[in-house]
Amino acid sequence: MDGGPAALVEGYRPGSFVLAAPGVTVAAEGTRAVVAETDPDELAALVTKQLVDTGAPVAVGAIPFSQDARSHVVVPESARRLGGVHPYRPSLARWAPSRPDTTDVPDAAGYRRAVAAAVSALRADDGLRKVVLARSSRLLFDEPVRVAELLAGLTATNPLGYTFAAGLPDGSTLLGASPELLLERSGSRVVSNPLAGSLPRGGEPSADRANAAALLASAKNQAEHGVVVESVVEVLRPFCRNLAVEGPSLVGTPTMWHLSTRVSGDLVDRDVSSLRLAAALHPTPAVCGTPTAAARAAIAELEPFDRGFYSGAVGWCTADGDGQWVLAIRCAQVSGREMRLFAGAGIMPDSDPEAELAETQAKLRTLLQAMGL
Ligand SMILES: C=C(O[C@H]1C=CC=C(C(=O)O)[C@@H]1O)C(=O)O
Repeated sequence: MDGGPAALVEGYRPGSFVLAAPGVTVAAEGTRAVVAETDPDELAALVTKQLVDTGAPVAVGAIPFSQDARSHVVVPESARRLGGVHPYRPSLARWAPSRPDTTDVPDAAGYRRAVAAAVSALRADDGLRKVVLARSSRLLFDEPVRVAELLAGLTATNPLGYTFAAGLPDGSTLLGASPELLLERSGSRVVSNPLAGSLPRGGEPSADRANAAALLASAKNQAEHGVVVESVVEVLRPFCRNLAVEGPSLVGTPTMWHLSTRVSGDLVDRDVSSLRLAAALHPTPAVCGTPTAAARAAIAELEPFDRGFYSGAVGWCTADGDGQWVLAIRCAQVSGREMRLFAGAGIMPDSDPEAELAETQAKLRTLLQAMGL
């Protein structure tokens, strides 16, 4: 292992932070200050103040899904920013644990029921247009999870993804390989890359191509995608002097096909930080639904667990406001021998509970495959 970006991934220690994106890898250790806030504007303002006061180059951390839960954004003691990690050949052996005890919350039948209830609410025409319903899977291993090895495996198998690990306030680690860029700011340039509308990859090349074509042709998935793009454009427009919307096109992860649109523009005011923009966008309908308040209420009613930092955002921000924030999806929360995996799917009025269950199962495979399970 050299001292390059691969070393930042493979040298990960629980409690610290790393985000390895296609073009840049940021890692940070130690804690000078923590900003634990619920209000999005306060959060961004406090983080900028902390960065200016301490002279630290970057703040790193995570925003939870719930608007009532506090952020965990850390001004670290030390940080490094290097180029992209790919092409990446891990020098750590893959962690290949023996099969864990698994408990799904909700179980398959419970998830189908929740989707059916969401479909009824969406068809009732009381304003709800889309809701994202998630499920979680608790794995208990017979040894502590080897976080650095798992991270290396995730990075190797997701060359186009954003691999991350972030220490959380309770001592656990949130780690994953997100395909979705919430917001990146570099100078006055901002980019968001909403994904929504998905089908699992097919095993055989012909089945795989058929799934890709079916996704592009699917009115349900195009509508599900359109709702997200609409919301991202609406939030970014007041901040930008121009906005370009390119898509939808297809992107593939090792387990999923997604519809993808790139939204980019130039800021009117360069004092608006990447964290302020990310917090304004959060939660997009890719993780919550639309309208936001009604979707949050449906999630609270239909999901039998607390999302915590899953479906929030993970990223970093510099004192001058540049930074990168990705959706905390295709991820798990790890503590000792326990891992809680999460996956959600966008539910529309014409959703089929069985297909949404299969979609969440394919999304869970991002982590399961990295462990050889
Ligand atoms: C909520 C998740 O994915 C979102 C991101 C991309 C595609 C999605 C979909 O097609 O449903 C979801 O909106 C997740 O992976 O847990």
